[in-house]
Amino acid sequence: MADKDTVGAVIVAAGRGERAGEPGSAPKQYRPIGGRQVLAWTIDSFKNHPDIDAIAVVIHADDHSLFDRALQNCSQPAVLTIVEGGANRQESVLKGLEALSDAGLSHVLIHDGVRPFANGPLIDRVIARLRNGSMAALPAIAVADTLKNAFHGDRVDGTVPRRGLFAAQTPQGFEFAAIFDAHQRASLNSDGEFTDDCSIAEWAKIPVDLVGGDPENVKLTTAGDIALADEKLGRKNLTNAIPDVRTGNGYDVHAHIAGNSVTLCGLEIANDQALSGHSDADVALHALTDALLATCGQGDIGDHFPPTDPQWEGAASHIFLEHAAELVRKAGGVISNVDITLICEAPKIGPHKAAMRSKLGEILSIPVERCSVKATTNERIGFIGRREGIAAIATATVVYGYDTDD
Ligand SMILES: Nc1ccn([C@@H]2O[C@H](COP(=O)(O)OP(=O)(O)OP(=O)(O)O)[C@@H](O)[C@H]2O)c(=O)n1
Ligand SMILES: C[C@](O)(CO)[C@H](O)COP(=O)(O)O
Repeated sequence: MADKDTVGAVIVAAGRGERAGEPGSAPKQYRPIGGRQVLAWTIDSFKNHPDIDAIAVVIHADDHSLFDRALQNCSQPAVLTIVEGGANRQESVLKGLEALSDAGLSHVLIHDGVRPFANGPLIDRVIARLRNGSMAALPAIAVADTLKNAFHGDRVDGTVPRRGLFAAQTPQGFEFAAIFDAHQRASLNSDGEFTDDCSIAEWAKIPVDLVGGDPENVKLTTAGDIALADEKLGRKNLTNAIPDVRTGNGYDVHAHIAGNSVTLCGLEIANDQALSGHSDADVALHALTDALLATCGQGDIGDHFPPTDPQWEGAASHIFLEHAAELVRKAGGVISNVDITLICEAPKIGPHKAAMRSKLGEILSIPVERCSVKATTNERIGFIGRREGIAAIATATVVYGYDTDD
């Protein structure tokens, strides 16, 4: 039995983002905008809303570690139900509704994980409409452009009268029992896929009422949309008139020992020697962790993860870098770029540079073009030249003065 007036949310984020696809990049809901993943912004909009009692996030089976990382960038811990999605949006929504079906909800909002700008007033309008008796509430914007048909390449076939046309947004709000039943029945109906939940409501003869959408509440569909969103968040959150740009540097060195691989920039690389030292001895990530900590006066890696503490023995060094990035974010910083120089006679770094840059982007949640990895030998001079160890120098530039939710 549904409790009177309890509202849940289903956030669907199980798509592959093919239209935004860039080689080697994460699906669009995990790409960084304004210093954290698209999905972290979206989840926060609902998590921070006082009227939302339960949230199910629908993710792709391959995305658990990307999701866990996005969750670390949400402003507060929250109880979320996580469920794996289906082959299309409609199937993913049904899985989200199933996951909330025992939560005793009277209403549910269904939202795209790739609409990170759904703000409190928009969510309020949808909930208010439901509380006023609507079975389904659709935020939408009247179409402003003149619309054309072109069914055969670039030749225009005609003009579509735009009177009465609206562009549908999410979150779309529903009586829980009504939309759950409609979705279950629609999943058995083989007449093609519905691209939004109000279409399913219409199909099930549930009356749908319009509420005002928000022009800012765009769906991120292409790589260009993601770049614009990143720029917009950057501008909006910068509170200081004079940019507070800080640079930090870091240096680390580890000695060689017998072995057959080294870990550098988070990648295990075959080599005729291994490295000894703190954690997995990833000199590159250690130097970069120090560089980031330096930008917010947070000491160095040893202050946060003492080498004497046995729990860090053999640990993967991305943990340290993620922690430093989180401290930067909490201090109101947005990482502008990072740069690492590896100094070693072997292994050859060139073939691994692209993968190393991608790995840094993934760990720090910043675009790959803001991550640089270079390498040099030591011309066979000194301890590095004699292949007694590998060193790394890192620089990080961070812009401070951004709003922080923490
Ligand atoms: N099988 C799917 C497909 C889509 N979605 C979600 O539905 C929302 C809107 O879909 P869309 O923008 O079309 O996302 P993608 O399907 O990822 O994009 P594309 O069609 O370009 O692959 C997104 O938050 C997406 O993650 C989902 O949960 N499960
Ligand atoms: C649900 C939706 O966001 C409403 O505008 C939209 O229909 C989903 O977009 P898709 O690209 O067709 O999946």
